[in-house]
Amino acid sequence: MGSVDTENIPIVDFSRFDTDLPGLAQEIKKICETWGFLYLKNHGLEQSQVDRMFNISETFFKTTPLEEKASTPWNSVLNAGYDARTGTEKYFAENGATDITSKQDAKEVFVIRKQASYDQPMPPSLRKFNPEIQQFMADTHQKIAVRLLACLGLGLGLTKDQLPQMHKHESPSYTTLRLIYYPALEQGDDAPVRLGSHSDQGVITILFQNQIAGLQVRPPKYTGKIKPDEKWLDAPVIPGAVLINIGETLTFFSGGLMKSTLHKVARSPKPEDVGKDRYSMAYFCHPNQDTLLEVLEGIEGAVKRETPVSCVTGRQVKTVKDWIEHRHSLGVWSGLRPQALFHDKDHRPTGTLCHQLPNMPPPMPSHMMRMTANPAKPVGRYRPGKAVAEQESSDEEESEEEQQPQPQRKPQARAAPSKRPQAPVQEESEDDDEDEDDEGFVTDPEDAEEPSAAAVPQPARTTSTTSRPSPVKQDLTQAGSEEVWKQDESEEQSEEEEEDESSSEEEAPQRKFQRPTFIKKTERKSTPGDAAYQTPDAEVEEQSRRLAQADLLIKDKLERDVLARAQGKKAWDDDDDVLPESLVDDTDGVDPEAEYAAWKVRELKRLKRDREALIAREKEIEEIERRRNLTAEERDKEDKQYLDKQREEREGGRSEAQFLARYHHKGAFFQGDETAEILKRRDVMGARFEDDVTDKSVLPEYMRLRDMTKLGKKGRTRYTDLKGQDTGRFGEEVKRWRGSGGGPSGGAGGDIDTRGLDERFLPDDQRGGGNAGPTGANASAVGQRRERDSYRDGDRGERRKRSYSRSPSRSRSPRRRKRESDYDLDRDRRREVESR
Ligand SMILES: O=C(O)CCC(=O)C(=O)O
Ligand SMILES: [Fe+2]
Repeated sequence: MGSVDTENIPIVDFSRFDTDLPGLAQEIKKICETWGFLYLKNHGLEQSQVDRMFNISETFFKTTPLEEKASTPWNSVLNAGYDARTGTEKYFAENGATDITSKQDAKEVFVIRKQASYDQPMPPSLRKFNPEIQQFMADTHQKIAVRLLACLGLGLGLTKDQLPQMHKHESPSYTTLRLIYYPALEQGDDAPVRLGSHSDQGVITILFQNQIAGLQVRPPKYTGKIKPDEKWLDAPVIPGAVLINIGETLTFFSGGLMKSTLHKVARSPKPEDVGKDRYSMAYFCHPNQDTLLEVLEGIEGAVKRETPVSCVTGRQVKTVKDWIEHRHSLGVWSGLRPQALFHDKDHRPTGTLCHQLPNMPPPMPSHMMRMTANPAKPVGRYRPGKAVAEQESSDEEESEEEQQPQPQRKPQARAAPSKRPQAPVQEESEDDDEDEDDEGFVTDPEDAEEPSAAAVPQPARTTSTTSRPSPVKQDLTQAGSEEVWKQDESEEQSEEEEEDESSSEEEAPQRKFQRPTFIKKTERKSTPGDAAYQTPDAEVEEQSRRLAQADLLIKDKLERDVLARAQGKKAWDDDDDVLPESLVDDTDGVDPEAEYAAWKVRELKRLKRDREALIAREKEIEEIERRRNLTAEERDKEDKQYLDKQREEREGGRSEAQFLARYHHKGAFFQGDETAEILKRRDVMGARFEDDVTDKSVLPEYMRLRDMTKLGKKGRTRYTDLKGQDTGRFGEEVKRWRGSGGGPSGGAGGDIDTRGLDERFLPDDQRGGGNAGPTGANASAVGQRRERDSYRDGDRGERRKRSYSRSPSRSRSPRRRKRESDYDLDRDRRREVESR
């Protein structure tokens, strides 16, 4: 083929795949080196399939209530779900992007993972279409992506199968289909951009657009930082064709040969499109997620580079998964934007991620490390009138600023210098530039400019677009979470700085900031000038000392727990206030992987909470808005209905509550049905012998015991119960002892010989030899009370009368004397009985 048209995005006939594969592969390679964009016609996918997907997308976005859509919110880790995004201006700001998105910037997306990666939750209104969506993804993959990858591989000098093997549809990956909906702009919203300038992250993107255009692509003639006068190309919607673009991952794989080009979504240039909704679908094809991120062997002209350490995760970017994690980790407002992998003078990513410079400031506090593109702002961010960590601009930059005076800039009031002595970052940057030449690595010092761009006062227009403190607004700052991230800056940095036009939005001068970076604890170093500076040896020592200390603390805690247990204390409950402060968890850095994972989980939870709060707030605002739009009568009517409903519910609820309170009290011993059933079946007592004998009369009398445990025991009683005993007729038994009849009767019984028998053993009616009356201890009759002599109470000097039943002198009492003689009688009788 001849040279590539640099004025229009080339259109490639994909039907040549079967007839002229080598020629097709070469053509596509050249286009991707030049444009990074191309149209594919005759791609093999039925237009009806594409139309059907647009129908599904439209139905979903337009008919699903916001609440339902928001029930499965997008998150940066899973990269799946719904998001409503605004605020995409300033993506890639350090690349010169000054895009101002719409005031409302209403834009909704739903990101769908392929099922092999993640069977994601979906609102029911979309879930029902998921089989079709999955099928569409599979077809797009097989018919377009795989064949295109084969071409790209061949073009690069690889085998036909190499790239397809790295992108298997059945393997987990970050591949997604993103449904995008750009509602027609409201009247008066004349912002030109709907989605800010960016490059995509994956290997290839296959873009489907409905009839409404809007995509703009940066033509190949522009390189370096975006300049204000650049004219980007409107990418027309070509019926039956799909638009392909190269992502950053392929730029890296190809050693910088394949270009991931900046693009954005603006308003459609056609007047007839005004007031119309726009829909697009982007199929972002990523490699199998465990694929190593490295420049592929055998590509001629590729610049081989090592993958860098991510400033976000603190780990080397080894796999494509690490890469996407890095790209998804931080947000545009954090000042910690993840960097694209690789780019060169022509703005093709060729560099590294942000690096861990030995003189980096301490890592950001953990709350600054977000898994989302919606993080909090950095602590050290510039605020007008507040001191910030400042970095001097390079001479070069300053001179450039002089050359290009910025009319909107206010006279510069320097921020107070940071207390912390700044590492010579500028020198670093410059060094890095040099390094890059040598080693092919670049630093991205201009990155440090980014926070300042965000920090400077914004012109009125920008302020108006960002002033509404809408929760949606925050969400929308994440817009590029998957693909809408800025590219890395590289060696052309100084050149770009010279041409930096972003000042049009700035009222204060650019300030250089040192990029805060997350560095693993184990890898942290301080500057030599720092009091905390330690040599590597000292650091190792310190580390092992801390580990030993941690071990000691754990051991100590365990020992004390054991001791406490032994003493019956619940020290192991960890709520024991005896724990000394020394037991505070001091094991940071012992297992960075686990800490990172835990942080991720915490972060996800936080995000979920925030998201829910935002959604709730949104709903509230909507409701307020809705109510505001009602007429007074409508409002009254609605209020009345509401109150009636409330009253009804209250009354219904009360009677039910009363009923329950009265009849459904479970009681202290209540057992649920299940427990009761188990209890019923339980053999509580175990079978006993007598339980088996229903008729005790069949047993020998000896065994007719109530308590069988007493059987054969000394303590057994011969009484089974008192039923058979006449407890009221004591003495009857005596008949049996003495025999009946015969001998002279000694008492009224007549037929019983009671002679010489202790009176107590006689029947009640025969006691006392015919003198019925008390015997034994109660035998002494209570005598007549008599008046006792009064005596004088010496203390009180008054006489008191008392009556006594007994004589003051017991021994002289005639009664007593009588009882003594009774006792003697009894004793005599007893002797008599015993001697028999
Ligand atoms: O909506 C479009 O046409 C383009 C979307 C896009 O570039 C992206 O989502 O990365
Ligand atoms: Fe894109």
